[in-house]
Amino acid sequence: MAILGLVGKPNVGKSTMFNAMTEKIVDIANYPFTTIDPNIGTSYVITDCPCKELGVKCNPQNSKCIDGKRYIPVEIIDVAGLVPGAHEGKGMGNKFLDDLRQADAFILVVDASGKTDLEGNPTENHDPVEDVKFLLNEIDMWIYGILTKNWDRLARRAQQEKNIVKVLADQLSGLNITEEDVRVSIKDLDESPIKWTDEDLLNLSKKLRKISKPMIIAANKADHPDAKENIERLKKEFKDHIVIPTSAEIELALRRAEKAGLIKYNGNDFEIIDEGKLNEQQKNAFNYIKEFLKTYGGTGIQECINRAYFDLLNMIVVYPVEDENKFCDKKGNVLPDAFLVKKGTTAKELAYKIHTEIGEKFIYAVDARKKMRIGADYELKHGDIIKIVSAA
Ligand SMILES: Nc1nc2c(ncn2[C@@H]2O[C@H](COP(=O)(O)OP(=O)(O)OP(=O)(O)O)[C@@H](O)[C@H]2O)c(=O)[nH]1
Repeated sequence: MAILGLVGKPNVGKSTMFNAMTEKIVDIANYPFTTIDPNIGTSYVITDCPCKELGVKCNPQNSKCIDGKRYIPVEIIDVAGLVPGAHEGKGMGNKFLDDLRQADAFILVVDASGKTDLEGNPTENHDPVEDVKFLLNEIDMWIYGILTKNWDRLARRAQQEKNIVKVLADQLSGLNITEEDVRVSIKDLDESPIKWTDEDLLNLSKKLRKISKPMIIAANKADHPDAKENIERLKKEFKDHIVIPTSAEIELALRRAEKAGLIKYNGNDFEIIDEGKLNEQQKNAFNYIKEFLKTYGGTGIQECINRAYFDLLNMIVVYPVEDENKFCDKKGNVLPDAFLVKKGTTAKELAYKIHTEIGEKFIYAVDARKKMRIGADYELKHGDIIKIVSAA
């Protein structure tokens, strides 16, 4: 399962965002490095559950359905704070890079209020565009460092073995970089790696980062009055990235208020359950939050998760069933499982994901909505309900 990493310099609100996403309590304090160990937690990708459209009552097993929305669990990792020079081991550099290895996609959290400097200390008018540039550079330098270790020998070997892609992918395998990533990234370079210049290698590191470490930029603290201008600047500067204004603090407040039974929160807006139970301070806070939600259409937190899986990682949701008429498993659970899979996954590959033996003995599949037989190579579509017929 693809893991989502939260990265950024100290004090931008990663822990708050992590808590908002997972509702797990970790230290939240206004000083750098309250996050010492990476925190791994569970959050949810949310999508429309087919139960509504089909008019059935579902019994989810691997996920949850709330008011016709399917909540599919995903793993989130809160990566330790990052400071400039991390690739050289500064701050908690090596730990940061180790944690980074584990994630498949990233939410790069910046402080859009401009109130923290590059090291995470309080300041005024800091430009978050610099933070994004520095983080991307840290990752580029990290990849470059590993790529160019014993470079001369490596380049000669790649040339002799006439298998540049494999040799480079082996060198980079610890970074979750695949042969396909390497193949795409080197296609404009000279055939002999011994001719590659230092600049070529640096550009190659950048390309590899773009392909293998996709990122969304979360312009956090969007609720701050100084954030608006910085958000616009981030959007303008990083046109090829998804930039989402977020307020981790408001999301956390809303989720906690819902837990406490004060409000009903639907992800974009909320309703106060009993106005009479609120004190003046709470009423003011809710008014302030209402205004924010009106301006931005939401806190951006769920949008970050959903877009990371659907847009960055190109995933879709499919529902395997065993009875194509009742949309249920053997035990009668309707729409029991929701699987996040890569776009382009075939019916047979899905069978393998359910169980190796089911994949090996795959015969055909059925599109349960259309009651139509489909072959092994059928490419699954978002929302498909699929029965696998196998000799297993
Ligand atoms: N206004 C506003 N403040 C926020 C928001 N998110 C976090 N903060 C505040 O920013 C400060 C730092 O938040 P943390 O979540 O501890 O930051 P961090 O990035 O995890 O920091 P380290 O653990 O040091 O790496 C805290 O005072 C939070 O209350 C937000 O969306 N809006």
